[in-house]
Amino acid sequence: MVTFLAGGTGTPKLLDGADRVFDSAETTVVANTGDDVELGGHLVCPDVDTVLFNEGGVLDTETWWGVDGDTTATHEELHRLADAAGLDSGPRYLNDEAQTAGRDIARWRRFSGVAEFMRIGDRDRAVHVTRTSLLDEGHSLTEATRTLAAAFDLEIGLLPMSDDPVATIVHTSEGPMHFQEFWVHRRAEPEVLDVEFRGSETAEPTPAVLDALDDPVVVGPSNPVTSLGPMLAMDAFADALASTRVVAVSPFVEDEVFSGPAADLMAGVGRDPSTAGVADAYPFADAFVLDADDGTDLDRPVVRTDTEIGGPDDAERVARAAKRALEAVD
Ligand SMILES: C[C@H](OP(=O)(O)OP(=O)(O)OC[C@H]1O[C@@H](n2cnc3c(=O)[nH]c(N)nc32)[C@H](O)[C@@H]1O)C(=O)O
Ligand SMILES: O=c1nc2n(C[C@H](O)[C@H](O)[C@H](O)CO)c3cc(O)ccc3cc-2c(=O)[nH]1
Ligand SMILES: [Mg+2]
Repeated sequence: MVTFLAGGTGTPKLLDGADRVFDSAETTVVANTGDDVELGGHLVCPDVDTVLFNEGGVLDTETWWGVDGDTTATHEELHRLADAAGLDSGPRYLNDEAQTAGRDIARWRRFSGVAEFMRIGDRDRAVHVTRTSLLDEGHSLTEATRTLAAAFDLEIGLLPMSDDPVATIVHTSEGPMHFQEFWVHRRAEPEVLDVEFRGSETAEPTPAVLDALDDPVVVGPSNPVTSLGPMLAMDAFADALASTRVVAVSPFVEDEVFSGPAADLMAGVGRDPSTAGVADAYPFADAFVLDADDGTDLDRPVVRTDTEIGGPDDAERVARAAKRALEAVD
């Protein structure tokens, strides 16, 4: 049995070849939900869905989000209506207490669907409608995810990190904003001052997640701040990691990222934007997989390989390195 912790890019890439190394039926993936937003009344779970679509064989692997070849008729019509009506586009928060009555979805991640600021494909939207409807019917996010996983014929187990809402808020020189506003709408341009996981003080990992964390854990290459941060902000999650076998694959080669805003976010929370900073952020990790070109000296066992993942063969190589690292700390 093995458990992978996932954001929306690095671990899904690794999973592409991990099935050649670890039995899919014995693999669980715990996905971050700090990126989640409610958009036009529908709950969008980007990291859960990237794993869902990738494992279901429908992911757009150019972007690493959304369904390959999806149409965007509804999204375009939402923008046409907003333009025709002279309504402002861009993120429109629904964070007034009065607008949050009803479904228990936290108010700081609620956005209007007027001229929605994230491009939602039509097939992708069907997943959000199904998920939100199941929540409305009284099911938990874990149950809704299980139902969707069955619909996409997933062989692995897929779990959201929590059934409770946690919202990643980036505090910037231009004020606080939800991670999706920072990343999608502002293209990570505002200077990062701090990152907060709103709701994490009361959120709990689910029993299914805590069970999964009893097994050896692979932290795939992930953004330590915005993908692992929401998980680690839940005390019970961090405690569980501290008492299980954990191997982490660095998303850096020394101080270079492969993609995305991890370096700026690390610096913004006062961490070194490098593999050394990742190791400091992961005191629970028993061993690391680093790139062959990464000379960082760590105080824990290291397995080195080429960690660039461009397809299933690369993913298999990195997964084998993670397995070797797990065996080294057995
Ligand atoms: C915006 C994006 O969020 P998300 O997609 O959720 O990010 P992840 O938590 O998945 O982490 C991105 C992280 O992964 C690193 N990465 C990407 N490709 C590779 C690879 O082929 N090998 C490897 N070792 N790491 C990889 C990348 O450097 C990023 O830091 C986000 O935060 O980027
Ligand atoms: O850069 C973008 N990323 C989009 N993403 C990706 C997302 O913003 C982030 O990359 C993840 O949250 C990081 O894990 C989407 C993800 C979804 O699940 C659904 C819709 C979107 C839409 C966008 C988008 O319009 N632009
Ligand atoms: Mg993410």
